Amino acid sequence: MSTSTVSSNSFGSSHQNFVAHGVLVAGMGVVALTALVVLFGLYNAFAHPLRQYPGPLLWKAFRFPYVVAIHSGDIHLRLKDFHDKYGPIVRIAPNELSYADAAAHQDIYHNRPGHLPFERNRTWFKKMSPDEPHSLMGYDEEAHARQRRAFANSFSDKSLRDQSPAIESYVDLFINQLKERTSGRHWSKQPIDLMQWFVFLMFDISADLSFGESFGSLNAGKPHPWVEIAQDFGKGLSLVASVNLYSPVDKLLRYVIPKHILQRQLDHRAMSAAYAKKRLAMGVNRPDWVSPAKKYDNAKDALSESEWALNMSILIFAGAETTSSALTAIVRYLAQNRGALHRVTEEVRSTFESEIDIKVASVGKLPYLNAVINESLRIAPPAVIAVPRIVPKGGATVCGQWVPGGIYVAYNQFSSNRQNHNFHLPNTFLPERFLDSDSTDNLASSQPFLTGRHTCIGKKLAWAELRLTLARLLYAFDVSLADDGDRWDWGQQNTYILWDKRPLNVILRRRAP
Ligand code: HEM
Repeated sequence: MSTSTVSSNSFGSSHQNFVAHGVLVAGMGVVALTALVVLFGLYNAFAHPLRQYPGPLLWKAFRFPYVVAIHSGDIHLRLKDFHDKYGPIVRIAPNELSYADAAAHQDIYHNRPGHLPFERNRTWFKKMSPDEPHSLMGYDEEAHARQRRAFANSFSDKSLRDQSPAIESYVDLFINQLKERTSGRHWSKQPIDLMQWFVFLMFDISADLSFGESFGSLNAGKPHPWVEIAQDFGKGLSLVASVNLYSPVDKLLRYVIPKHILQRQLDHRAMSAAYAKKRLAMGVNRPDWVSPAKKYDNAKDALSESEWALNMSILIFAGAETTSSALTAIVRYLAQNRGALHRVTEEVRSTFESEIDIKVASVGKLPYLNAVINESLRIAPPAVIAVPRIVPKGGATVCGQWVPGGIYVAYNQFSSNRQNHNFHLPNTFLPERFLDSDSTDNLASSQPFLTGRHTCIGKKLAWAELRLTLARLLYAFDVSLADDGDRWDWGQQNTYILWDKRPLNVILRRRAP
């Protein structure tokens, strides 16, 4: 045997030993890691301070089932099923509780004397970079209070009255565009996707009131690029939020987010900043969301330039996404419930002598229309998944039970509104429940705009927009589904923080003169 054969054999066997040793070490590593993960899960499920709260075992043990459901788009259905099974309080992650009990509103979202506030959880609206300012939607309570004081001026009763002519002119354009598509030689019973048209309308109004100019989607009959990108916001937010849930690994996981998605967000910010700069440079006084807040800002030096830019975009998105979602749900439920559609149409047509009489100021007191809107906001709340809050240091009681500090808590509207303990026939569209003074339903549990410190700043405006748009639409057109079989529960859609809205294809017939 030559020396070289001996040495190559001995090298071969020492190499094999080395590899075997490596495999053994790696194997032991995997076993140790698995044991750690199992122990972590067992601790979470059976020894954690939240162990007495009911919930599905895997969700109590680990965060990943929640993240998977967020990405699958069915988190709202999972939470609803859990509340059906476990009751009004469910543990949906090692450190998170979901509530379907109206008492949670007061405990979580309101200022309670002698209690620290429950701040917004930082995973949802975390800053993209350290120099990014806080916003109206952010978690910083001091910045929020300062900015809210400024913008409250833009959403007062007086401001709404001043803004009404602009809102009415956009609704006019919306109706005229629909009329053009349903009359004369164009009329061919072509279905119209009202979901898209509601998006055009609401984003055009919001852009005007924020950036000082319409996006022009109603005129063009297609979404402006700002709107197109914004329609993916929900998915982007879910992605970023679920990455942020794994702090401090989030810093690495961020690299997993596809570059083109991040780039689209950056492009969108740049586009918004340019619009905002242009609006502020106008220096005009116009009835919108900027001038009244600017007056306050000038007196108190309340907002920086970057806070302005961020908040303008937030207002557009928060105002347009939610209202277009609500309008789509309302018309879908009406089209699927001919009795309710007939009753509300009659109410509108018998109240107004002509279309031009339908104004923000005149459309407020139609009882059945109001009940229809309330019921749609209950069965299809635009803010389907709540932004969780953090229990302050030292802990607090929520719905009569102790919750340690640092735990995430949220009142999840979709789940709560679909519970038998809050509403009879919870999955049925019944506007009458909001008119029945003897109703046994817990009507106050439906709070689509939330309550407390962060209650929706645009609630009155939203109601005005919904009433006006619906009244104008129902006055002018007979509405029916393009395909009578296209009937389903709103909850069947995916949700990525917000609803991933499906088309609403309808046939619009000009009402008989
Ligand atoms: C049907 C329509 C709407 C619904 C259902 C709705 C719902 C909500 C909800 C649930 C919140 C609380 C979010 C949270 O703190 O977790 C909220 C906050 C907010 N909404 Fe709305 N909203 C609607 C329309 C509007 C409109 C028209 C605007 C303004 C243009 C607007 C602007 C805002 C802003 C700025 C906040 C943050 C308020 C704060 O934290 O102080 N929303 N909205």
